Amino acid sequence: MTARTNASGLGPAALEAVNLSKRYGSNQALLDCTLTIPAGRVAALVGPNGSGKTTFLHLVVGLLEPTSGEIAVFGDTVGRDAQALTSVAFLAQDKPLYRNFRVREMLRFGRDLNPRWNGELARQRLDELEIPLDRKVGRLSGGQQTQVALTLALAKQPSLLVLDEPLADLDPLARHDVTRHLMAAVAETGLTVLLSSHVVPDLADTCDWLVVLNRGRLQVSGDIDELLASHHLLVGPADGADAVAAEQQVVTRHTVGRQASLLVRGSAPAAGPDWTTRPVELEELVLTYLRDPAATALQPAMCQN
Ligand SMILES: Nc1ncnc2c1ncn2[C@@H]1O[C@H](COP(=O)(O)OP(=O)(O)OP(=O)(O)O)[C@@H](O)[C@H]1O
Repeated sequence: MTARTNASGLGPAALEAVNLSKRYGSNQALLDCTLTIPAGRVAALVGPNGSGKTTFLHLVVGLLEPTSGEIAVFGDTVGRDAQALTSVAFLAQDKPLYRNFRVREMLRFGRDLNPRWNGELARQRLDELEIPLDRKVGRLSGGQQTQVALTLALAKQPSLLVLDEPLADLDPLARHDVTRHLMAAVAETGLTVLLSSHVVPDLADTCDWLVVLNRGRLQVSGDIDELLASHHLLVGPADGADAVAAEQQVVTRHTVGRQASLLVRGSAPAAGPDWTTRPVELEELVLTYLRDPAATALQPAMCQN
């Protein structure tokens, strides 16, 4: 695969998928996904249950082979170039911890399996988190277990960290702690993160890139600030909606009673005195796209729908 450079032009993108598809028997889990995630980003992968998120992540980390298409990590094609996965760490949905092992034993295990292992970093991180090394993993809280699993992943010193729903099953405080520590690690190391999550409100402060999958198709892939700046919600009388829609690039349109809401693309469009225009929040943007699987924020060349 010819690697696209990232925005700075200094190196290959962290992740590049081209026409990536995966079928399980007759079940098309992922179809023709083409996207690029620049290096140094914290990318959120969101989508409803069964939309193909885990399938996509497993393709990224080489646990699955694509039915067609390719995926490259820092320019190396997964499944073809041996070095493609040497700089990738993966935290699976069911955190890969042994409940009967003590935390110290998990660290030893990590050290023995990983040539780039940084034991000092792991111990320091667990010390800051006040997680005792002699405690059995099964005796830790859910949030602490996530922190241990995240510490093991970070100690591998990856360039790309892939996390499948790291925030699932955590209470709001634990979610906040996990994302805060993840952000600190990103700031310190500049690594690229790709994480799937259903907890969209938490992602606004954490992530700067958004990927939306819906029914196995890519709907959105882009810089979150740019996506928010280029979408607006127009609210006004339903009987004037056709005329407004004819002038705008409408993503989705909903009518409740006499009121119409149009999600449009473009910078602060003027729709007339009866209409209000307002920016959208990340969660609203995501939910609007998810409600309408045919809508897409992709450029025509990237859109395979
Ligand atoms: N091993 C498998 N065999 C057959 N079908 C599968 C397999 N794994 C996943 N699927 C199907 O592929 C589709 C995508 O599943 P996937 O787990 O990737 O979705 P997801 O977005 O991660 O879902 P969730 O949010 O519920 O974790 C679903 O229809 C699922 O039933």
